Amino acid sequence: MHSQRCAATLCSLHPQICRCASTFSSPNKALVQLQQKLILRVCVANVINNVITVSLRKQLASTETLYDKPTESVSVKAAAKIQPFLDDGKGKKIIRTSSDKVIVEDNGKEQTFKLDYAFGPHAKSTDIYQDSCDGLIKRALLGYNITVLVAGVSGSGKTYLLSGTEEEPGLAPCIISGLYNNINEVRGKKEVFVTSSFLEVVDEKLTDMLNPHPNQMNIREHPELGIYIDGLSELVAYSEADLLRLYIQGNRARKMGVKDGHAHRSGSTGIFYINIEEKQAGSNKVGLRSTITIVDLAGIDAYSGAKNVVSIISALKSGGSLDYRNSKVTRLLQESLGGNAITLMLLTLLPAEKYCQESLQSLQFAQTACSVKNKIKVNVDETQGLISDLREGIARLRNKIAQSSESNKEDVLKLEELIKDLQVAKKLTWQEKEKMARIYEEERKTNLANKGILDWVMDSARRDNKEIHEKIMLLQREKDQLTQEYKDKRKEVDDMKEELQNKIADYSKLAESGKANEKETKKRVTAIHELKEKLKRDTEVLKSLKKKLKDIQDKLKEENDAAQGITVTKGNPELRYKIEAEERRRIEVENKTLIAEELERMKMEAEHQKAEIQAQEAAKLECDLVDHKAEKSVVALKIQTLQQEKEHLQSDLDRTHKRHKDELEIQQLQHFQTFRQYREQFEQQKAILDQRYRKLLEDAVQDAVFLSSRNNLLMEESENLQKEIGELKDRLSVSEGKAPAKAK
Ligand SMILES: Nc1ncnc2c1ncn2[C@@H]1O[C@H](COP(=O)(O)OP(=O)(O)OP(=O)(O)O)[C@@H](O)[C@H]1O
Repeated sequence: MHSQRCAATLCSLHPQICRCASTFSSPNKALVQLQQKLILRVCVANVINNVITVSLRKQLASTETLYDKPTESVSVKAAAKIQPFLDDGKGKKIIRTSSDKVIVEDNGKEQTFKLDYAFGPHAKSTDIYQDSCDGLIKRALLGYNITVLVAGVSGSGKTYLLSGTEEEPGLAPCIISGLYNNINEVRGKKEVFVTSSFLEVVDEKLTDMLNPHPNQMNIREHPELGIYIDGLSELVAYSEADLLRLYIQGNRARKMGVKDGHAHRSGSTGIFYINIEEKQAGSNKVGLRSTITIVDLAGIDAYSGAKNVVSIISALKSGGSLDYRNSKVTRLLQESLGGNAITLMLLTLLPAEKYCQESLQSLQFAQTACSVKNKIKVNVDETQGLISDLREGIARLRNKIAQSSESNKEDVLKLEELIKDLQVAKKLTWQEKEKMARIYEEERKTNLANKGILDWVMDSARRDNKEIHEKIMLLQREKDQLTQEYKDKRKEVDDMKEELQNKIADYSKLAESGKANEKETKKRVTAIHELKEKLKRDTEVLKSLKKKLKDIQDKLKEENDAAQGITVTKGNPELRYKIEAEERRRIEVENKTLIAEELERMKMEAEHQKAEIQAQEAAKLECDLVDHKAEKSVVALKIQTLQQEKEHLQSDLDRTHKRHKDELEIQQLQHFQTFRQYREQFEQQKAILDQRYRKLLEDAVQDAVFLSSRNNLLMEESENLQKEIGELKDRLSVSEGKAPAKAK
């Protein structure tokens, strides 16, 4: 049916071929084969090489009359992984799981979401893989496309869930390992060929994470093969270790932000493709092909592309209009959402209360996704069969031409076309893909080295100071980014200065010509002022960028010093010597680069400052001139008004001054009189007091004299009394019969 549809489409373009094909009355194998060849020829003749390859695959896949399996409708599966709760004291844990349910406690009310799987905070990647992915990976080897789409808000741990850590690898390494376990089971019976690509989408731009080339990549679509990316490198993985290495390296490149020097951001979607082709061992005919697509979706809160994914899912549920072309991400996920893929959506959830609303929205999104139906089918790969047919056809034609005595132009042309077809078809062979992959491998080294991240991505840098090395790389990226921003801004400022000078020069000319009217003058002066203000602001931005750049250079230097410190203290003497020598060489190269950079920077700085001074002086003078001319009349009028005001104020001031002076004199007179009165009163009081004092003194002297004589009298009296007491005691002793001497 597919082949008939394709043939019909092509017939409208190529009636000759159509006529030819229609001579066969019933669809038998011969017809199918002929149609294959005719269709292939049309493709080769009509589309550019790259597209031909894919178109050809489509045509090949479309001839499924003999091998086709019916399409099957399957629902998208949804799972949730609750992240570990980090108790920051700001809120409690509100999400828990119960078998395949996620329960959210929202303001004391519980809301339950039933999904296909629910994993708690302690679930290991291996368990998640076993429960939700292993079955899917098995089906990938049966020719079904599989998508594992990790979604959630920014920072909810999507990348962590997929990548994990060195000690505990994430879900993607588990998928890779699971895939190879399954491949190993069929080894001997089947031959399997695995290739891989890694794509990043940021701000609607695509970047090849395995081979960050600068060439444009385009998303294309074929009615049979679906969506493919023209220009994306496909590298061959010969083993589990190879595939894992490609995943890790792509992730490293993504972390480093190969696109534009920005380190990994929330708006980034990473897509890791694993393409599998397999055939019966020894068979050169039909095989199966499938793709496992692992998506680390941008935060569904942060990025319009991811928001568009939400809209597509809602539209798929409600039957609304589907516009996958709204964004690159939705376009790339077209097969996974509503197309030919078995899809598992894995939601990452932060269990803390503060993310309650985001969690509820994400869970509603996942439940909506569960109702999306995909139409899956076994994907057949017939490249080898077609190549044999083409070879047979070529051999037959060659024989015919060789045996024929006259030259048959038509046969020669046919032969040429078949040879071209064969060349195109061969590009789809494993050998040809391996050849291309070797070219990509070489290219990628150059491209990664050009980005300055070859050692880091390939992990060929020394491992002893890996952490510092990673920091240095990130700082270097940031520095490059800032340098670019600084250069761009400086160019903007320079252009602005030039524009300002031109504007001033134009205005001066106009003013000198005397043709400028008031309206025109005002308009131009306003424009000049606005530009001047903008220039001022941008110059400030430029300064702050310069400061940031300086800070980052300092940090970089610190980290470089730290890295050197670590290097020289570790290892045995011989190794240390080697490391030191290597380090010295590296430092020499770096120093050379630094000096060159610094020289260039200083040169640019000097030129910039020179231009700035010149521009400032010229601009200042000319602006002043414009200002003066434009404001002259206003200022003259203002001066006149001010003069009048000054005169009024002066006379007011004189009057006020005179009044104050008079008032002051009166007040002084009044104060003087008051003072005289006080003084007279004081004199009187003083005389009274003197008199009273003298009288008191006289009384005191008299009292003293009297008391003194009185004292003398009392003393005499006391002596007499003592004598009398003595005599009385003597007499008392005598009368008691005691000797007066004894009594004494
Ligand atoms: N289960 C976990 N255990 C420990 N740390 C984790 C876990 N999940 C995430 N993290 C850490 O949380 C941070 C954010 O994780 P990650 O970058 O994976 O989030 P993301 O959802 O991919 O973010 P973005 O939307 O910005 O890409 C990282 O520092 C990561 O190491």
